[in-house]
Amino acid sequence: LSARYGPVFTVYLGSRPIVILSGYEAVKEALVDQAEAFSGRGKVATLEKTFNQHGVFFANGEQWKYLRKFTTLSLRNLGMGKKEGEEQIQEEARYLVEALQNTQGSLLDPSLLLSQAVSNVTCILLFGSRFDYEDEKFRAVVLAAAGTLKEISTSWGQLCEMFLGPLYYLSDILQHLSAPHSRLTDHLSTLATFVSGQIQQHQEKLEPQAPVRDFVDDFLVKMGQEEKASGSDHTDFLLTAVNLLFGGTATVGATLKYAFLLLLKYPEVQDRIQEELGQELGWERAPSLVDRGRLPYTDAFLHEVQRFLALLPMGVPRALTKPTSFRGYDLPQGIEVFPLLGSVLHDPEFFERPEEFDPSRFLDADGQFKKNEAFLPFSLGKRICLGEGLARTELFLFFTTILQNFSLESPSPPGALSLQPAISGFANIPPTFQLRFRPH
Ligand code: HEM
Repeated sequence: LSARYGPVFTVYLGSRPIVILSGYEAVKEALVDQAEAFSGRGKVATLEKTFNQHGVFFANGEQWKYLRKFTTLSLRNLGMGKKEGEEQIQEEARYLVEALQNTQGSLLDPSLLLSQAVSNVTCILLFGSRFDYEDEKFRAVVLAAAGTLKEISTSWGQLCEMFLGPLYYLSDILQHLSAPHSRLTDHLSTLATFVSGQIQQHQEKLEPQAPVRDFVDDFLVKMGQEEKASGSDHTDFLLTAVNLLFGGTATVGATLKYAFLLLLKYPEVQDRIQEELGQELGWERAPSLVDRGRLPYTDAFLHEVQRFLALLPMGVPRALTKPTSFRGYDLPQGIEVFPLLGSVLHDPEFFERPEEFDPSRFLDADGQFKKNEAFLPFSLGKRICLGEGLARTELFLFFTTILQNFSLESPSPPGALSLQPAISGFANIPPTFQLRFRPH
């Protein structure tokens, strides 16, 4: 479409007019140069409609500003982006290694374990505790997060997004007949029930004078103090916590899984990463963030995984906060904007032969890591992913710790492995595959 209509064009998404931004230049110009105007959140209608009976799923305006500031500060105070946060991830990586050792080289689909490890990092921040991988309730929550991402990415989910109007509301009537709709409802209520339960348990044990242990404690204490001033209420916080749990589970889990698939597809890449890890770290000392600079190929590989996968190819929709003039268009307040992150991550002006998987595009002539400004899997501007730092730390530490402990083996030859997403819509969902984790 963008080849035909250029980097900015408007179309009807079912019944809604929307603006499409394609390629790095247009996305940057909107989200950075006109950051304030493009800082509203558009609808992820399937999520909103199914989950949130109270208002908006992602907040907007003053309410969003307050929640974003509160969340960022609270998570930072709890160790996100600091040494203690890093140590928590290292500890979780040890649990993951132990669980993989227990598989004794048998074939498995790694999706659940990887997402559980990633989710535990968020659970420690939100609820102050991790959960055992065997815990049935925790398994159900992690499967629900992955299931949500999957259901909103199916053709059915996309269709509902497009016809958020009469047709979509008709789905209320059809809901009992619609398996995908009830699956999505089930997943989201599993997430919300779990978070509500945690909030209730925290409420029962809350000691307002004691040091804050986690995000839920923090908001329960502040809620009493600031609720009236901010206009925020319990519902906002419930949604924020569910949002963080969902955002912090399915995304990093899917990216790690795809990284492993790429290693099976390209065994020579796995050899090179193992060699770099062996030389720079050895096999005993656990990796930490300061090692990233000494592991340029591994770093380049992880960037290329995120670029190649383009986990959220259409971005998460924005909405204009005021009437705006942009590249010759007079756009009304509230109109939705889709920054096509897939088109940025595959922009041929910034990535040569973008459809090829090639970690070396992130290396300079001396083999050192080379940045690329169009590497934007987390988007840009005021609404940039709140979990970017956490996600990148998790990807690096989980990935290197696993590779330090295991070689990955596929039961099928590399040629037989497909890299095509199983579902491609709101998210690119990696295909299912099996592998063995062989201890070194
Ligand atoms: C590979 C992992 C991840 C990717 C690719 C990703 C990507 C994104 C993208 C593209 C957005 C939309 C930004 C925009 O509107 O321009 C977003 C928003 C968001 N992400 Fe992430 N994300 C990841 C991991 C995480 C994690 C680990 C967390 C939290 C623990 C998180 C929390 C959020 C939140 C709260 C928002 C909404 C921000 C706002 O509206 O102010 N994400 N993410």
